[in-house]
Amino acid sequence: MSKKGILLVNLGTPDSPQTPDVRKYLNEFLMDGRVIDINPVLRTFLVRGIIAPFRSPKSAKLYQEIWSEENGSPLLYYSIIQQKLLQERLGDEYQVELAMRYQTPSIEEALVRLKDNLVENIRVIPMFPQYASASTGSVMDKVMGLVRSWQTIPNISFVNSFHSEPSMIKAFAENGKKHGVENFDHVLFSFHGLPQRQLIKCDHTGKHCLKVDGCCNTLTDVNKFCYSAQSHDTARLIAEELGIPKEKYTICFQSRLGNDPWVKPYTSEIVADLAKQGKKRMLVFCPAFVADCLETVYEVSEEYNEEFKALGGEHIQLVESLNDNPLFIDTLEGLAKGN
Ligand SMILES: C=CC1=C(C)c2cc3[nH]c(cc4nc(cc5[nH]c(cc1n2)c(C)c5CCC(=O)O)C(CCC(=O)O)=C4C)c(C)c3C=C
Ligand SMILES: [Fe+2]
Ligand SMILES: [Fe+2]
Repeated sequence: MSKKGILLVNLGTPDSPQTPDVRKYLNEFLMDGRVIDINPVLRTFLVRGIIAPFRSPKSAKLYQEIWSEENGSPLLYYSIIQQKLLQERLGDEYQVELAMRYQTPSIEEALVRLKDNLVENIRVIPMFPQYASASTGSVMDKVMGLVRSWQTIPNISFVNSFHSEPSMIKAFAENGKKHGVENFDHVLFSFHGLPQRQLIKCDHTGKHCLKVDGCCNTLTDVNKFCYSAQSHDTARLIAEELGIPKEKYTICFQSRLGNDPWVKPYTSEIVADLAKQGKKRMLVFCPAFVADCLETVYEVSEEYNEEFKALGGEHIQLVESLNDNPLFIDTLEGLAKGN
């Protein structure tokens, strides 16, 4: 009997932490019209002429900080573990493939492996809990672009988002509990940032996101596809699971690039404000990521920690990502089976 195909797709990482590979990665990533969603001529000028050449050597140094000699990039390392654990969980009835949206392992090769094995259907799981056009949308776009040239297009389905999956919420909460939430003055839920215009473009009513006060603080039918609203919902659910009162946590957005306004509040500003308020110890969840990566291991654990300490804080503790947490493999199993 033919197998069912599962394709896990995460964002991608450079092939090595050396400047030429980081430049190649940034060029592919940032030339994606869903990531830098501006006029293509301007995007080419900005990315190829300014961002990639100037950022690559700096980013390469950061990647060298998090790169393990044995395991390479944490993002790829944990993604491979997740693939193996899911394959074990699902058994022989399924073929689980892993790909990265940018660089390697490629989506194209993973799809060909599924095609060569004559899988019955393909379920694509973009590994981003909250939907954004720049992440989930881009994976969907790429997969559809590749299969459109096939003579036989299989039954193919996509997971759009899983921001409120109970087992994933429990997995984040379990990881947080290991640090003892009561040992911290404040908790941050720091999500990857997004240019504000991308939120506005995803607002099908054209009247809600960033137009109504507190537009995205609560998830409703009107904003159910909004990245910010889904992020708020994930944070609320983790906080409820851990019994963290509203006044003890803040939702914020990190990793801003460029000068355009991004979704607010910015994590860097919140970290500075809390330090000035006299908070000493902070626990930080990063629930936009299902595997540790540059944005968690370096940006939060190193960069924000240093900034916090320079302003009088004592310590920022990162809650490790879902990585190999069995509860998260439960989540993936449910998504794979379409529960
Ligand atoms: C316009 C720029 C960017 C948008 C929009 C964006 C959205 C976005 N990204 C992720 C997940 C990850 N991003 C990572 C790194 C990263 N992101 C950007 C820019 C945008 N991201 C850059 C330039 C980088 C590279 C790092 C750097 O040079 O500072 C990563 C980490 C990859 C790794 O190898 O560890 C992840 C994961 C999401 C989910 C998202 C939309 C919501
Ligand atoms: Fe990013
Ligand atoms: Fe919104």
